[in-house]
Formats: sequence, C-alpha cells, structure tokens
Amino acid sequence: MDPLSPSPLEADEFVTLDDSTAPTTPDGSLSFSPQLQPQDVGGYVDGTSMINRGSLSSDVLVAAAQAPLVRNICCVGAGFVGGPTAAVIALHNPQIRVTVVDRDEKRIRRWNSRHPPIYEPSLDDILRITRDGSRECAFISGRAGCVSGCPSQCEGQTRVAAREPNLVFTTDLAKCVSEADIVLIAVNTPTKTRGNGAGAATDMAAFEAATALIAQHARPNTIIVEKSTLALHRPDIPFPVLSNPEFLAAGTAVHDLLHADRILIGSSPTPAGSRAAAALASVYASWIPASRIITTHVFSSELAKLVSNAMLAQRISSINSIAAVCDATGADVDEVARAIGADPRIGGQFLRAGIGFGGSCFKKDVLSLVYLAETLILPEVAAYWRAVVEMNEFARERFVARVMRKLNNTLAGKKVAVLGYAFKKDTNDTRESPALGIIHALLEEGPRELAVFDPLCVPAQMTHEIGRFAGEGVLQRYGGPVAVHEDVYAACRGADAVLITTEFDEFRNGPVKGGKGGEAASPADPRPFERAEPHETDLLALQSYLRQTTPGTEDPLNRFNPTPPCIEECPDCQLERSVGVTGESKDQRRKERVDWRKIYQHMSPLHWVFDGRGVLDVSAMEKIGFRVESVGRRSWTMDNTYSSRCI
Ligand SMILES: NC(=O)C1=CN([C@@H]2O[C@H](COP(=O)(O)OP(=O)(O)OC[C@H]3O[C@@H](n4cnc5c(N)ncnc54)[C@H](O)[C@@H]3O)[C@@H](O)[C@H]2O)C=CC1
Ligand SMILES: O=C(O)[C@H]1O[C@H](OP(=O)(O)OP(=O)(O)OC[C@H]2O[C@@H](n3ccc(=O)[nH]c3=O)[C@H](O)[C@@H]2O)[C@H](O)[C@@H](O)[C@@H]1O
Repeated sequence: MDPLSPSPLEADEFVTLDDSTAPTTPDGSLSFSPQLQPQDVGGYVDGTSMINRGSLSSDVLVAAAQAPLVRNICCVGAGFVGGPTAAVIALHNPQIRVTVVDRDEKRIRRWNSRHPPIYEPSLDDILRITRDGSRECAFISGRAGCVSGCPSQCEGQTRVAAREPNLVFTTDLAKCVSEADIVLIAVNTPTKTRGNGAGAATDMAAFEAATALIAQHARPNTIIVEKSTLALHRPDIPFPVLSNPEFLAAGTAVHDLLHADRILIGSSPTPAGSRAAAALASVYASWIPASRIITTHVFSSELAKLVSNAMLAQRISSINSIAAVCDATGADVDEVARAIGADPRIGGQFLRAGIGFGGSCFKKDVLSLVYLAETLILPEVAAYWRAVVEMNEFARERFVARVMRKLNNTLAGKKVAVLGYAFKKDTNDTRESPALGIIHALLEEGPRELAVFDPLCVPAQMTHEIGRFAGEGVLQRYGGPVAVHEDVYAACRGADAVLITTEFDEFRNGPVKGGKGGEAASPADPRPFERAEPHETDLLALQSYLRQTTPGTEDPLNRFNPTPPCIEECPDCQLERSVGVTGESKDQRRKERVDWRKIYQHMSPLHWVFDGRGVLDVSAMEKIGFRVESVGRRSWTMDNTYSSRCI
C-alpha cells in the first residue's frame, strides 16, 4: 500500500471542521432569542446579579449537602475535549462509571483500540487504567537508593489496589443518556459557514441535535452540562442546565485537566441550579482543590470562556503587531517580550511572536464575540475584536511575503520544505493550522516541489487534507508539487528554503524554555508521597520517572492490563505496518532533535531557513552556514551579516 494514501477508513476519520448545516444559530442577542427569556434565568437576564461570586460559594456549599449522588456520567462527543476530560474524570472517580458517546463509529472504534484518535501526552496511560482496568501492584515507598532508617517513610512497600474499568466508549446514546446522573455535552461548535451570521456566528447544529436527543432519553432531573463553548445560550430543555466551559489546550490537555487552575461552573440562581452545581463540583473535588472551583451565573460562565480565549488571542496579535515594528526598526521581539513580561501586571505568557495563532478555537471564539457584539448593536466592540483576527492574518501574510522577497519573488524551479503541519506543538490537531494557509499561498507561486513534514501528524492524513483544500492535482502522485514526508531529512533534501511553521521542540537547535508545554525537564523521583495511599496523579508521576530511569519499559509499575486486541483488518494496524511505524516507535523517534548540520549538507546552496515560530538560535544556525529569517528577530543580508532594517 502506498504509505501516503489514506486507508479507506482513515480518510473518513480525519479531524475536519464539520460543514455548517442549516442556519440554526440563535442571533446571540438576549432579546432576539426565545430561549433567552427572563424566566429561564430567574430574573437575572442582565447578568449583573450573579448568584455566586468567587470560588465555591456558600450557596453551593449549602446545596452540596442536598446534591444528588453522582454514580454515572455520560459525555456526548468523543473529541479533543470529550475524550481526555472523560478519561481524567474517570481516573479520579473510580466509583463513577463514565461513558463517552459519539455518533462517529470510527472514532469510537479507535478510542476502544490501541490507536486513540487523538494524541495527547500521558493520555494513553490514563486510558489504560480507566478503560482497561488495572492490576494490583506494589513499589518501594521511598526514593530509589535511599538508606535504611531514612525518616521520610522510605522503607517498606506501597501497594496499589486493582481497578475495575470505569470508562466506556460507545455509540449507544439512548442507553448511556438514560442511565446518566450527569450528561456532559462536548460536541463541536464551529463557526457557521453559511446562512445567517456565516463566518462569525457559532454553528449550533451539532449542539442542538445533541440536546434534542438528550431531552428525549434523559431521566427527569438529569443534570445537563455544556462543556462546548457557547455564547449566552440556553437550550430549551426541561432539565437543570449548567455551563462548565473547558480551558484545556491541545498538547497539554492531560496536564491542564489534572492541574486545572480553575473549574468554572455556571448555574441558574435557583435552589435546583445550586444543587446541580454542587453535584458537578463534587465530581471535580476528587482532585481539584475547592478554592479553584468558581461558580457564577450561567451567562457569566459562557462569556468568561469566550473572553478568556479572546484575551489570549489578543496578546498574540499584539505581540505580532510589535514583531512587524521590530522587523522595521532592528528591535528584537523576544527581548521586548521578555522586558514587558517581567512586569507582573503584564506577565510573560502568550507573547511568542510568529506566524500567528491557529487551532479550532481562538479564531472561532473571537468571531463569536464579534458576532455577539454586532447583534447587541455594539459595532465599536465588534470592530475592536475583529482586528485581533485581522492582525493574525497579517502575521501569516507578512511571513509568506518575506519568504517570497528573499527568494526573488518566484518559486519556479524551487523546492520549499515546510516543517510543521499541526497548529501547535505536541498535538496532531491540524484545524485552522497556520501551515495550511502558508502551503496554500506557496502553491500559488508554482514551486517545483513543496515538501511537508510533521513529527506527529500521519502523512496519509496530511496528504488527504492538502488534496482536499488545494485539489488532488497538487499532490505528487498526480504530478503536482506536494510531497508529504515521514522523514525530515528527505523533506529537506535539495530544498532551497526550509520554513518552520509549528513550534515543535524537535526543530529547535537550542535549549527549550520551561513551562507546562515546554520540553519536560527530566522528572524527579516523586517519592515518598505525602499520602499513604497515593493519588492517581502521584502514580502517573512515578511512572514517568521510572520510565526515564529504565528506558524501554512501557509499564514500569506492572499495572496495565493488555490493550484490547484489534480487529483482524484494523486499518490503523495496516497503516502502521505500511509505514513501518508503531505508536511507540513514533513516540520514541519524536523526542529526537533535528540534526541541522545534516540538513545543511543536503540542502541547495542558498540554505535559507525561515523560522515562523522563533524556535531557532539564529547565531548557532549562522555558524553552520544557514541564512535565517526569524519573525521580529534578525534577518539575513547578502553581505553575510544580519541586518537590523530588513523589511
Ligand atoms: N479543542 C479544544 O482544545 C477545545 C475545545 N473546546 C470546545 O469544546 C467543544 C468540543 O470541541 P472538540 O472536542 O475540539 O470537538 P471535536 O470535533 O474534536 O469533537 C466533537 C465530537 O462530537 C461528536 N458529535 C457531534 N454531534 C454529535 C451528536 N449529536 N451526538 C454524538 N456525538 C456528536 C462529533 O462526532 C465529534 O467526535 C467545542 O465547543 C469547542 O469549542 C473547548 C476547549 C478546548
Ligand atoms: O478553547 C480552546 O480550544 C482552548 O484554546 C486555547 O488552546 P489551544 O488553541 O489548544 O492552544 P494554545 O496553546 O492556546 O495555542 C493556540 C495557538 O496560538 C499560538 N501561540 C500561542 C502562544 C504564543 O505566545 N504565540 C502563539 O502564536 C500557538 O502556536 C497555537 O497556534 C487556550 O489556550 C485554551 O485555554 C482553550 O481551552
């Protein structure tokens, strides 16, 4: 089989933005929507009188005493949010049965196999425990090599009991919903592509379809929880409805769920609303400190989620606007970011300049805010937030223009390698990836070859997507210029220019700065644990440590049950065999840094590298002989020195 051709099942399974269907989105205006009338929110329609302010309020604590016991949770939507969220809830609540239901059979098949549809660090370990159950195990309580008589309980063994499976993936929505005490809705809410509000409003089609089915099958008093991102929406169903937006980020989903800085629960200001909020809070309280569980009015919660993403996107657009100023003046955007970030009122995060933000949410949520402002007749507010998206597009266009300028404004007869296809590092999520727009723009210039490489995305998936958005004729197998590579060196061989479009650590040539998304420092031995019975989070930390000290050991605690066997004709196994890569070997290889010297030797003589993500140490690259252009940083001139005024 051609390794680059999608297997029949795989091609259908690729993560794509669903096409918008009918114009079902409510206008977003409180006064326009029949679902947003005062009786729904107990007279708090103006949003000013929230029931609870700050963390877990006394109302909710009082309600907690009367909150229904949660034994069964159903999550509708087995995507980037539903899958990891359900897995972490199941991990920390072994007494709760968690079912994840999706209408996409292939996706469910993959969740039930050793080929989960999404890649997230540590997710596989959690699935192994919750979906497959685990064996009893034991380990030395103290640090390895600790001396006898150590005061820190280092002696002796800690035993961990076996666990029954409590996470189930299925397509049987009716059954799961009818058994649930809480139903989490985590279905996709993309931007509408046609009809009223196209290009800005949220497409509520999947959400409405899900709520209609839930209303049909749920028992009375089942608590409905919106995890999908919505804008001031109230489903018209006779159940207590909570808003519980998700703040996890792709690539760090498990970390974000395990160590959430806040859990936001919006409810209506009624005793039933508070009881429902308390029941949901009790699920999170298994691992999140009560001080981090914030309860608000349901609309405040939904708006807070939109605003959170809008503010983060705005920071990226702000620093990218400054990158353009740096390019024109000789200032260095990283130095500027470091200097301003040292002010605690500003802070240092989300100030990495480059080709702009991608992903399924930032653009969608900013546009949703724009649409909301427009429907509320606040054109100035709408224009303000729209500029964030426009600046993002400018960042990408500016990068392409710079590549073209340095390549004499033509790609005829030239080969360009694009490194990074996912929208950010450590994920195989490609939705709204800046790389896609860049590939599209480069194809317009008629290159001889456009080679694409990504350390995590499956080549067949990339090929399929590029063929879909640019037409199959662009693919090499149909005589076009696009070749997707499994190997970075093959991608760069003979290239006139290499572009870095995703901030994977694999592409770096210098140290990685810390942070949750950064390259993890070698994990320290977490023992001895504070608790005699370690938490699952403790066990995950111990497992990472032991894996590092005994490389090649997949299950150092000897806790895992075997993964479910694949069906004989498993398309994922076939694909792995055809490209000679297994999940594990790919993980292993991922950790390897690109050898830039090797790339240099086999590139064409100009050795251009365009760093769209600021991952390269330019001086080190220069020593090898590369000519590097880095957004908002330094720029190459023909007299072999770095120019300060390049633009
Ligand atoms: N992707 C992310 O990192 C984050 C996403 N969000 C929000 O969470 C929501 C879900 O996003 P993702 O998980 O990324 O979407 P996704 O597209 O990965 O997954 C959604 C899943 O819902 C399923 N689905 C749709 N309608 C259904 C129905 N009627 N019955 C059963 N299953 C149905 C789809 O088949 C799909 O598998 C969105 O509102 C998004 O804005 C929030 C925070 C982070
Ligand atoms: O609602 C959502 O979907 C999620 O959106 C973002 O998470 P995500 O899009 O997964 O990833 P981010 O780390 O926020 O990165 C988004 C994009 O911005 C880019 N970025 C990020 C940071 C930065 O400084 N500069 C920059 O260009 C990244 O490369 C990426 O393309 C938010 O960070 C999450 O809190 C939120 O839950």
